[in-house]
Amino acid sequence: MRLHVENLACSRGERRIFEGLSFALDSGDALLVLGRNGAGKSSLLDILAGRLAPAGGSLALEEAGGRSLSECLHYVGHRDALKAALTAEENLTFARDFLGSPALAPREALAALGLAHAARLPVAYLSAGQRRRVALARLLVAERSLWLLDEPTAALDAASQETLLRLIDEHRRKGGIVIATTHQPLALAEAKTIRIERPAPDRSAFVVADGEGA
Ligand SMILES: Nc1ncnc2c1ncn2[C@@H]1O[C@H](COP(=O)(O)OP(=O)(O)OP(=O)(O)O)[C@@H](O)[C@H]1O
Repeated sequence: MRLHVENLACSRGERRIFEGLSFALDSGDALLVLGRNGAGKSSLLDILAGRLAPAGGSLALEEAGGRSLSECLHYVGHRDALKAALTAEENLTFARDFLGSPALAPREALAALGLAHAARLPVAYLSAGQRRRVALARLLVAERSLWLLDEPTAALDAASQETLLRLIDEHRRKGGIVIATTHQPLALAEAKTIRIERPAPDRSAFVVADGEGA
């Protein structure tokens, strides 16, 4: 599988947020998207997830067995998008049924995130970090190759961050691709990085720098 992004541009309302953004990712790759508040990191994920139309450029998923980009991705936004009145397990059952391609059972996914004990609690009763872990457990209930993660470590304690890093490593080893926005250092092995930056006053173009490592 290969995700190819070419010369992508993003506008919000009348405002150009970024442009000229290009990268390519193959099976097993991870990309960290860096940039200050408001740079457009979440907007980039929104475009990749099909939630926002690009203002220019192209994105294509190749060698994906005929499946479209939207059929291949998991999106975990910085809002947890859980139903507060449902239990953790019910939220995951809903996600699995909605997404298709079932993988782990909801209880197994919760156990993988250290939340077996919370399966029958309404999500409204959970702490911020626990809700985050339920949202991340969605990654495990449906088999999807491209994980789009917006600030995935927000509200996670050190142990949960370790768990997430291990799950990401396992996903990549199986050929998955991960794109994560982050303000925190995220110790992903051999991750590529891009930084979305506003142009300096003496430059007319938006700058997108890329390189290796977090
Ligand atoms: N629905 C919207 N309508 C108009 N402008 C928006 C909308 N959503 C985001 N923006 C603007 O787009 C810009 C980029 O926002 P985005 O959320 O992508 O930034 P970010 O890099 O993810 O920021 P942060 O690090 O704070 O999460 C911001 O200036 C924001 O105000």
